[in-house]
Amino acid sequence: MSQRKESIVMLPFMAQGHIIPFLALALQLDQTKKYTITFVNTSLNIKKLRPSIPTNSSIHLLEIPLDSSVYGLPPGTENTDSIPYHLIANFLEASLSLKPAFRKIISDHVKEQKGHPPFCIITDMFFGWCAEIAHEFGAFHAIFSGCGGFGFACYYSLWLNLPHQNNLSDEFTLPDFPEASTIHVTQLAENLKEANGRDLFSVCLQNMLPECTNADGILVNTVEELDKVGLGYFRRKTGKPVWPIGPVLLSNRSQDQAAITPELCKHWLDTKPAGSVLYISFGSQNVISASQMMELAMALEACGKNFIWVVRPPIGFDINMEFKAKEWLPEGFEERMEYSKRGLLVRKWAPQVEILSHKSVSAFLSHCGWNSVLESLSNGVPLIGWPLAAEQFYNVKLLEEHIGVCLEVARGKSCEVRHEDIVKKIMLVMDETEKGNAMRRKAREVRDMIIDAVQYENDHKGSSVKAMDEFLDAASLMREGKKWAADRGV
Ligand SMILES: O=c1ccn([C@@H]2O[C@H](COP(=O)(O)OP(=O)(O)O[C@H]3O[C@H](CO)[C@@H](O)[C@H](O)[C@H]3O)[C@@H](O)[C@H]2O)c(=O)[nH]1
Repeated sequence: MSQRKESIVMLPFMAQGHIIPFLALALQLDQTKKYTITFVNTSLNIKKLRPSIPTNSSIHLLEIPLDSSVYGLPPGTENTDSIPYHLIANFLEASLSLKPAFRKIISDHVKEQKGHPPFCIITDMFFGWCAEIAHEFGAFHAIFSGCGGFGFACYYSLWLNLPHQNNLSDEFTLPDFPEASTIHVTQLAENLKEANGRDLFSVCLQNMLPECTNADGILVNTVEELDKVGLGYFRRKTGKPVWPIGPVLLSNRSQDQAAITPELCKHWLDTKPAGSVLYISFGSQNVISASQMMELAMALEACGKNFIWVVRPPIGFDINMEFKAKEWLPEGFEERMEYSKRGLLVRKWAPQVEILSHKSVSAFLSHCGWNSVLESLSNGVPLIGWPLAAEQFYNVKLLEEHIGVCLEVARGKSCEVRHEDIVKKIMLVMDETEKGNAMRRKAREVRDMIIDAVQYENDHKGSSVKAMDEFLDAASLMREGKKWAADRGV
């Protein structure tokens, strides 16, 4: 008789940058064939996710109701990708209202399973409140951070301590994370710069983030060897096991959003020499200002490099509206790039993973959202960093100061950029300069490190494979009423 499969319930925050790594983790766990997975989210997100679920998988998509209109959000807001940045705090607040519905989902699940709690409940770092529900029903609860350890540690510490508040200088250190060294005020996202502890962002995050410590453990989408300092912060801070299981990436993604097929992109890239193309994208929800966009376009034209650029309307316009190249780019830019076959403008969404894995790509100008960073480094592609929000500034700090695979080109959504400076940095990274060569070498080393971390061959288990085993062991032990004891100084 076949054994009953254990069940895992997952709940990511409603943002592409969070849903994507959760889905990747769900698919990875599903491959083991040991679990049935219930992936919970709001109706529109579930609808978008459906095509990404293989027909033979055990992943079950389950809707959770959310009425965001009572939180000052446009009706039907279910993902950060459809709202302007200043409304994200309202959306965070709205997400707290998921609590009773999530409790009911777990309660129904336990009833359906004849009293058996889920083997594990994995929720977002913004949903630490789920620990209470998990424990009420006797389930193991883990947080899964789609951010890297270092970036998340800086973000966590900054929001909890607001150290820039009482600091007259433009530079400061983090009281509980001195290893991060100096942070400059320009490395604060707009909402953090303005935070005073009473604004909605501070209130939500100061309430939500510390609840991560109630979880039984934290899974981080990173690699131990790459991110020891940040992981160390959470080990010290929470006293809980912290498991770096990354990179957890989606290799094949539904293309419903893409304006161009992977085949067409590949075909375009095939016509370019190896290591000659710059890929430019600012992730799923961030955009730059109109003047920054104009300077970037001028730089791309002036530097003479091949490029693929994912374009979206600049700040102040609806992110989902049509892209008006004639208004937002230099006159005739798109036509010239098309005619010379030098640049490909992709509207809204490109098949990023496929692009980054192509041998023609030499560098990635990115906002350095953590998924983009992992996707780039998994392919040995160095980065040109332009952090825009959240923990992206500290991802760049880690990549540039600690690892040596990134060069920062600009900082934030309102900084003044000059196309001449952008050109210089693009050339420095893409040309055969000492800096460029060193960055490429380092990026290849990191790629090998990542390959090793996820390797399971003969007697060798990479660090991420071991961390995943330890996490699943910890959940099993809780099932048996025992506690997992870390043997590596957690
Ligand atoms: O045209 C595009 C644009 C994006 N992507 C994918 O979308 C994801 C974007 O993720 P990420 O690079 O992490 O950027 P954000 O969407 O901005 O991510 C949010 O979530 C991340 C992980 O928590 C954080 O690091 C970021 O700061 C936060 O903005 C990646 O998998 C990309 O491959 C595409 O496939 N095509």
